[in-house]
Amino acid sequence: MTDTHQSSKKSGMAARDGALRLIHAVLSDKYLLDDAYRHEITEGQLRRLNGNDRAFAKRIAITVLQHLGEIDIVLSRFMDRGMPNKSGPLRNILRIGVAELLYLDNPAHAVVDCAVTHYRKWRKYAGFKGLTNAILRRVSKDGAKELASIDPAKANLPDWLYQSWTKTYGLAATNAMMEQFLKPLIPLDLTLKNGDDSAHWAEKLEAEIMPTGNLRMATHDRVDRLAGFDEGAWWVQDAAATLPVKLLGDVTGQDVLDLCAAPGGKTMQLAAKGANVTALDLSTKRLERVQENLDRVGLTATLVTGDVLTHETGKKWPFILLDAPCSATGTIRRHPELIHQRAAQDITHFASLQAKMLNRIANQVAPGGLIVFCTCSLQSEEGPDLISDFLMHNPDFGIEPIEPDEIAGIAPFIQNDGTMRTRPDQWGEKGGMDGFFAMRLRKCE
Ligand SMILES: C[S@@+](CC[C@H](N)C(=O)[O-])C[C@H]1O[C@@H](n2cnc3c(N)ncnc32)[C@H](O)[C@@H]1O
Repeated sequence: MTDTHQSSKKSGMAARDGALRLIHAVLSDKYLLDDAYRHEITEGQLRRLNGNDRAFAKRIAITVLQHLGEIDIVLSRFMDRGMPNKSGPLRNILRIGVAELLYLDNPAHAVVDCAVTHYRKWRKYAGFKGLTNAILRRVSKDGAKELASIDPAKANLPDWLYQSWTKTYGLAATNAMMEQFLKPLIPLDLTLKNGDDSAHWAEKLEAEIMPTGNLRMATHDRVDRLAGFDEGAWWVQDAAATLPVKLLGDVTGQDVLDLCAAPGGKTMQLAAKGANVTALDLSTKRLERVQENLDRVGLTATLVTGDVLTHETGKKWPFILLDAPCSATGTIRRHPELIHQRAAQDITHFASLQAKMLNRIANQVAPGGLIVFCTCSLQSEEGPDLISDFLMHNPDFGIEPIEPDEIAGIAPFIQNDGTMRTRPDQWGEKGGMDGFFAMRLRKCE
């Protein structure tokens, strides 16, 4: 064997080892994948690897998380006696093997070889080498046939989520959303600080100008290496996430209270429109991110650490934006781990918190003022289901319906009740978008 071959085998193994650690951190320790990855490249195994090998490790982890339900069904079909008890890393080693064989098309000999090599580190479980080898060889031979008989949406979603979405959006939309969740590449959306510059930056970044005015890059280099990053010409923000701020209308020179503001995407949008923004968040640490983001793009806002449920601002506001904490099921396309970390009870918890927040801020709005409420959730409990209760408790408010021609690109997302709903399968051929709910509530004069 040549030196190059040896070192590429070594780095391939280190990448797979990194993937194993990422998957464990997400599935067992409930870390977000991005946080686990950041930890791995600063302090963990991936620190010593080059960019390509790190990317390979992350790709394996993402593929396992996206296809976990399908992978586990395939494995169950080749493991007549099920997963052995007390088998340590076996399950995740096999999951990585199946992901590589069935979705990443990596050569079977390398996949099986690396899978059994894991046990050099996990000596206690070395007895599972033979089983690992046998199962993966069978998957490499017949796995694709098994996979063809599996319904991706049903397999990859927990039953409560599958039932919830098929009931709310129907079977076709649920399947179409899953199709987006399984895409290997997610486009990068950028919001320009100065919207008039879109043609210039679109050309420079080889990006597309979307109907909502933001830029979309189908593929991209590291974000901090892209043109315009250092000069603060734009920030990363999903196209759907840009719409709620626009619902406030013209806020130039107006006082806007931006609640639950970190990491600050919407704060930057408001400040760029010339509003006097007060941005409040529970987390001081997350507000530091808001400040860093504002500094980079050369914008300002007043930052306040506080709890929406108790904080007194001491004045009535003409404009309030509440981007409430939520289950974030609308962002699964970018965070596949959420499928495995969320439970039905979380929805009840977030919906009740959102209702409390909405009721609490109602008396902080000036007569004739506006609240825009939004969540990046696909669950109706965290969106339209909140309306009737709020209006019953706050009869001085009404929904101000969104009009199709008031904001570029918003027409397809307007619902019959005048609220906004985006879904991950919309703009599907261009890479989809986050699922967002937003509504505009006007207080009587
Ligand atoms: C969906 S994120 C907000 C995203 C942000 N608006 C943006 O556009 O970048 C939700 C935020 O709510 C904050 N949060 C959660 N509970 C809160 C509370 N009780 N009071 C204030 N902020 C809260 C979290 O710290 C988190 O930063």
